[in-house]
Amino acid sequence: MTTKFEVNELQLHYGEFHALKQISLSIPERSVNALIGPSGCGKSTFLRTLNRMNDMISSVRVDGEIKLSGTNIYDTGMDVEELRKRVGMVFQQPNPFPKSIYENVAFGPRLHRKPGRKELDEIVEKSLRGASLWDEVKDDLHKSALGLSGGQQQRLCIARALAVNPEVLLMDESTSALDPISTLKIEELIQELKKDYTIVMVTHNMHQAARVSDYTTFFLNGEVIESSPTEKLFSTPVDHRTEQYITGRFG
Ligand SMILES: Nc1ncnc2c1ncn2[C@@H]1O[C@H](COP(=O)(O)OP(=O)(O)OP(=O)(O)O)[C@@H](O)[C@H]1O
Repeated sequence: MTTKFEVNELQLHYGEFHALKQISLSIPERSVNALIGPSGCGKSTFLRTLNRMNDMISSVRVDGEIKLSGTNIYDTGMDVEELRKRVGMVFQQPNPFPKSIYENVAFGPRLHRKPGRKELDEIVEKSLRGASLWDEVKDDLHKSALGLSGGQQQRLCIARALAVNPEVLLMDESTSALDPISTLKIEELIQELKKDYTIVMVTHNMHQAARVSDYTTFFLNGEVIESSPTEKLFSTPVDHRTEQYITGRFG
């Protein structure tokens, strides 16, 4: 089993507020990793440290290290734009650009390496297929993305992330704004995607974590309380706080 991310003694402060405390965690390649815990415990903050999205917040200070395939992404020489290409992100609300379906997917590859038309067509098709959306939109590629349903828009956002050939996909409650059928489609898609990508997802839904993830990490007050194979964490948690949380006694 190859490690994708190795997190060592990570700390994050928002000004004086200590949001992540001494996080050490290993995330295996080509696996689905769920981050669970009550509201405000630091799940999204942690997720955003994995592609340095928190850099955009001026009060943030990060200490410790996060190695991506062996390289510390917080080293001063790190090319953050390249990092965000390798570690893509899908948000809670589908956020396609107000452009055509084709243009949404073509946007990243055009920005990064300006492929020719034929290659771009191939990238768009491959990415839409990768996001299980091709069959539904192949005849409407030049129609507005905003005409798609919420679930289709979210799969389009996944296709847009895949188009720049990432290694990791970060998903921040990416199904919480969707209906149950669209959610199920994305959960099935995640099972396909993990054959090629490492997935780290924040979810409020413990059933979803249990259904789709290989590993689950439980956060509480900015700390990792427990991180284990999902089946183990839900059947025989080691820490009593994990047990209390997964049995619904708080949060
Ligand atoms: N930009 C910010 N500036 C200051 N504090 C912040 C900022 N973003 C988050 N926080 C604080 O950091 C803590 C962790 O927030 P975070 O959003 O990571 O938690 P979460 O577990 O993802 O919560 P939720 O499940 O509600 O989304 C919270 O106390 C939050 O108020």
